[in-house]
Amino acid sequence: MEELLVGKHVKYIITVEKRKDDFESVVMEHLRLNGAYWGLTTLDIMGKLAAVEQDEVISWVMQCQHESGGFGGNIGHDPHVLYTLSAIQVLALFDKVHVLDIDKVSNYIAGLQNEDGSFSGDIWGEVDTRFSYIAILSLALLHRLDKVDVGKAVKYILSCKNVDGGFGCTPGAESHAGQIFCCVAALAITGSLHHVDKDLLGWWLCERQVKSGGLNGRPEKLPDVCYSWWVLSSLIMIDRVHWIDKGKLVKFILDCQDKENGGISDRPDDAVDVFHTYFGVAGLSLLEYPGIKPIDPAYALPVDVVNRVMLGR
Ligand SMILES: COc1ccc(S(=O)(=O)N2Cc3cc(C#N)ccc3N(Cc3cncn3C)C[C@H]2Cc2ccccc2)cc1
Ligand SMILES: [Zn+2]
Repeated sequence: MEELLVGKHVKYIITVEKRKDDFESVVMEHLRLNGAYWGLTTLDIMGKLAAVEQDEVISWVMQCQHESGGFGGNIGHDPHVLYTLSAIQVLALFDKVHVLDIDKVSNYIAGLQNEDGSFSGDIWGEVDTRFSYIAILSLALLHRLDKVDVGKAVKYILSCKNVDGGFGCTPGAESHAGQIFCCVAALAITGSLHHVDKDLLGWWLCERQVKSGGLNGRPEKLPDVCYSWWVLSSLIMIDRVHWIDKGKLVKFILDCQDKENGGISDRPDDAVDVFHTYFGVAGLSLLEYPGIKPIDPAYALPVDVVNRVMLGR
């Protein structure tokens, strides 16, 4: 039986963080703050967050803040909710959310809500249910949900529900596992899951499991480790996770490890990256893999971090 090569993945993540000029680092340049969240959360649920110099990370994160209050993907980059959430999540991991000017950041995010309750990702106005989730999660972590119209935000998300029980990026758009996760998690955080048809959606989600045990994002697509998060966390939030074969999914994720250099790829024998390493280990956490700390399916942060930030424990 395969096992999770924790030591190899720690080394892989630390080297990715340090590397600057190779292909992956260049591709990742514009989303380095996302990469920090993916890498550091993976280390934390493997119990290895102490492996990084926290003050170095925090000062770099704060340098990514734009004068608008939002965060860019790297120093000097334009702000976007995608990176603003990652900044809040990284600070939460180190229990340093208080270094933020909470009202400045939350005003930036609240300013992106549109008349119809939807959210834009940045000042250029692109609307996507991903941004609804990111805005709601960010404001929940900052205890500033009162700065937006949650009722209208929920109403907009429900306007994106399809007849198959799934959700798309805008009203009428096709159901896709990534969007389903964002909508279900946003509804979970706002206590609105009663609007979801759990059997109909649960059926669409459990149909994502292919014979190799992996999960895909849409019918007829290839399985991909990152769907181990999008589909699995959605199934958990709607209490239908018993509708898939958890053992076969664990095996699929473990088969995607690079046993030599560490890291996890989207499917067996592909190139690894920090994105799929995070979603693979986070998926194993949702599958209660031994020795991995539990992660919250909606907040996408370790449960102990969510308890500390949300309940002040
Ligand atoms: C290597 O080519 C790419 C392609 C796209 C992107 S991206 O647009 O910035 N992005 C983040 C991402 C990061 C990495 C890593 N390291 C790798 C892939 C990947 N994808 C692409 C992907 C993953 N599974 C299948 N596909 C096709 C998702 C995408 C969208 C996304 C952004 C933030 C949060 C969730 C999802 C980056 C690299
Ligand atoms: Zn993927």
